[in-house]
Amino acid sequence: MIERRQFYIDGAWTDPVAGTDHKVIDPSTEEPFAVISLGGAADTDAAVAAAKRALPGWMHADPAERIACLERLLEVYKRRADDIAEAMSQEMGAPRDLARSSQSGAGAFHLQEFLDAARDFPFEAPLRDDAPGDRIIREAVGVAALITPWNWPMNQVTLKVGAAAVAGCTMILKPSEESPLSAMIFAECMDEAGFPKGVFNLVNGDGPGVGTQLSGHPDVDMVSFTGSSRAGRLISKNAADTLKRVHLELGGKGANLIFADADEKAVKRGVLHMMQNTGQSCNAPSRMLVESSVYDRVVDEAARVAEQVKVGPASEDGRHIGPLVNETQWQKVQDLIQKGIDEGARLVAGGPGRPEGLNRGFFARPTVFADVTNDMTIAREEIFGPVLTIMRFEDEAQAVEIANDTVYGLTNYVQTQDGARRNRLARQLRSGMVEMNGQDRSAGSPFGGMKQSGNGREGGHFGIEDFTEIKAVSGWAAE
Ligand SMILES: NC(=O)c1ccc[n+]([C@@H]2O[C@H](COP(=O)([O-])OP(=O)(O)OC[C@H]3O[C@@H](n4cnc5c(N)ncnc54)[C@H](O)[C@@H]3O)[C@@H](O)[C@H]2O)c1
Repeated sequence: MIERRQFYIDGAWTDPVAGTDHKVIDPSTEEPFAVISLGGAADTDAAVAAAKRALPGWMHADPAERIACLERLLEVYKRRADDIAEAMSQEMGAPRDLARSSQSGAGAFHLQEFLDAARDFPFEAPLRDDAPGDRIIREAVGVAALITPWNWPMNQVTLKVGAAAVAGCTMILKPSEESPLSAMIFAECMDEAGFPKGVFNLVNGDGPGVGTQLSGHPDVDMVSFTGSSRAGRLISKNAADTLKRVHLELGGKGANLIFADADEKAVKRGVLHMMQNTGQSCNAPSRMLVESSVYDRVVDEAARVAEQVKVGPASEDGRHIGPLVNETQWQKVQDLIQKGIDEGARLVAGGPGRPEGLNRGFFARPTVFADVTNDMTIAREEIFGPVLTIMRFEDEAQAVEIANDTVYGLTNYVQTQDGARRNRLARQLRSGMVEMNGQDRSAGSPFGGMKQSGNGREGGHFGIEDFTEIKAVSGWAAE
């Protein structure tokens, strides 16, 4: 059993003051494999106080100094990437290959993105060439609480820590209690990279404890949160008394519009994207909307592809999908699959229960429902499991109407060879991101949502900007 009860506060690993033990469970085996401590108010206060003390020095440091720390962090992170991948694989169930490639790779990718953006970030610039006395200063928001989920642990941690550090914020990271071990290795990387003490602090805890203490804390200037819309609402309410800035990255229910002229790989790509990370991605293309003339063919193909998706333990090499993160999530996915059946959707692949041969571990069957209508529960709720819903549309206008008829607005997807139609749809779909024909967004492209998917943007220049305040100055003297 791994024992890691300490927190990282003020540049040192520190025993909890008010901690309670929490077992971390391997979702592939259902066995506990580590014990951490969930902190209490005294631990939160100590971390916030350290961040507050470190703030003046860090926010007013030459940006080059902050960039140099981030460069060292990237070096150390790359060296420790395999340790981080192993930890993620065991704590949240990403199969080793996925953990080593996309999951831990995302961390290095984002840190590099911030380094690239930081080098020409306009920390100070004239308002206009003809107004040299007007200066715009982008300075750190202040002490930032960073609250992250378990589904892409390092992706989320680096998106927040990298941006906050470049902007000049000091911070308290509270990783998910489901995935604390990878975050603690990340804290070791921060330590080795030589950030000044107090700039980065880590306190483990749960939502009702450390999470709530941070969002209501008078000395925290900003909460940057990634997680469920449910917790996002609670955080916003709790933060209201201190009017701190609340930066939210929440859930999604992405539509993937498949037109009759979609490329031949579009359906397979859509199904596999949905199943990746066992469907536990906020930007999963979970509603496949299909043009009527190709509907039957697409349903057959989607079912065939889903049936070929292998499921197995995270500790095995290979391109299979792993378990769901925990029992609660497994039960929620089972309930929603049953609800899909009860509400009249047509099950064409998978279904309730565990895949054959896997009697232990939170494994679910890759599932596809056809003939779904947008009023069904499985079309409205974020399932966060390997469950694809397929719906039919008659024309472009109806496709847009169905896609936008959701409280979420994170990522939508479009598959068509018609460029003019793609551009029209990119304008009409109400989401923070629209990805078309399987083309990845490039480095530096902002990640974030609209509506109940949140209000923040992460990654590159836009991500740094979200951790800054804009200060307008007049009477600036020429230097
Ligand atoms: N938009 C994005 O960028 C993005 C990315 C990844 C995941 N997500 C979303 O995250 C969710 C899955 O993650 P999860 O189950 O860990 O979410 P969650 O909301 O249960 O927990 C996320 C984090 O918030 C903490 N938390 C929970 N309640 C809190 C409260 N009341 N106050 C303060 N902190 C609280 C948790 O301890 C954890 O650290 C999904 O809805 C998914 O769509 C969004």
